[in-house]
Amino acid sequence: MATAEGYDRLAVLKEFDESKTGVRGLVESGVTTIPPIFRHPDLHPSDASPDLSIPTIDLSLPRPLAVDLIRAASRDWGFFQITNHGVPLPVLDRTISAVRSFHELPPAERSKHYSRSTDGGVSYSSNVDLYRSSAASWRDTIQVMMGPARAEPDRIPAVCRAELVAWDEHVTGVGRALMGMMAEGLGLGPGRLEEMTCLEGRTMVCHYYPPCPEPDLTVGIADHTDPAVLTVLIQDHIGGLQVKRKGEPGEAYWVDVKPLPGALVINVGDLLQQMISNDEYNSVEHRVVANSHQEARVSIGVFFNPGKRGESDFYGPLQELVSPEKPACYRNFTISEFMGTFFSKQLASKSLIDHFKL
Ligand SMILES: O=C(O)CCC(=O)C(=O)O
Ligand SMILES: [Fe+2]
Repeated sequence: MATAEGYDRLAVLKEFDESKTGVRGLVESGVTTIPPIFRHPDLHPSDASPDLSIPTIDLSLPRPLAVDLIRAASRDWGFFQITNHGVPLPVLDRTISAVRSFHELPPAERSKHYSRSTDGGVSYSSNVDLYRSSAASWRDTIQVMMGPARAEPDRIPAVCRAELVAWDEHVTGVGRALMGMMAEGLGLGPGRLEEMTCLEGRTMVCHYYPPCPEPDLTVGIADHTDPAVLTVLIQDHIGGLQVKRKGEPGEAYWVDVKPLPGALVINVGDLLQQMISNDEYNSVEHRVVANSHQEARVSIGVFFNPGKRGESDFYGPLQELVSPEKPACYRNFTISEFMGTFFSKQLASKSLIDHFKL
């Protein structure tokens, strides 16, 4: 059935999905233009402000100072990079290389893993919202659940298995340290978020952004906020991640997250803004521009979420942060309601936070 675009979009999406080799497969087949399903009709130029950077925070600073800087960055930017976090550079490099090796397996090997189903905790596909979004993005992803139920290690492709399992250990340590400092920044005890099980739910998204022949016509990942408490991300040296910065009322511009060897990128997710901080911290929109380099870009994000997800486990602004002067900005909700709302929308939708706003 032809649609307004003049072709049967659903059939083309299916054909692409059923190739089971992702965007990387298109590039391997030698495309010199992007297929129409990837065209973002109202894409604005991706010029970022070259003089601006998100804050970089040295975790070896005295703790009260680091906590102050983290609080300010979490309020003001929603994004920052951290250095001296204790994870050695070779560990980051090994993890990135392993993910690159997976995505660069020969098509016949890679396609054996291709599936949108998250049963078993591992899924490899292109565009989590392929069938929900109005335009696809130039990116493939292998996603691994690390908690509360962890994927069976056998299900993780052998080329990156050991590295991803090792990264989960390291990133959990980093997440614990950060959540401690972010809680302190809100005037809470350092264990408050961990007690709420916020370290237990961990989803690892291992992205691959192949070189794009027409990078001005599409994106690597559309603008979105993360449906998480906190995200910890490693990126290689290519760059392309941008954060939205509000200027004068009604104005906004993009700021590049410049790759810093050894640094980790941290951002506040929707759940930290809503269910915990009552708008003290900000979950900020970000995107990745389509890759205009010759080399593919790799990034690995870990979303931390509450592990306790029962139908009677309600989340909403913490009582300690609600007062007559600062009433709750959000209603309470369960994690299944929250995730159900997320998975019913396209990634670029900005209405997840609004859905729970009072
Ligand atoms: O690849 C990146 O740098 C960012 C990915 C991202 O924003 C996400 O997975 O939510
Ligand atoms: Fe994100």
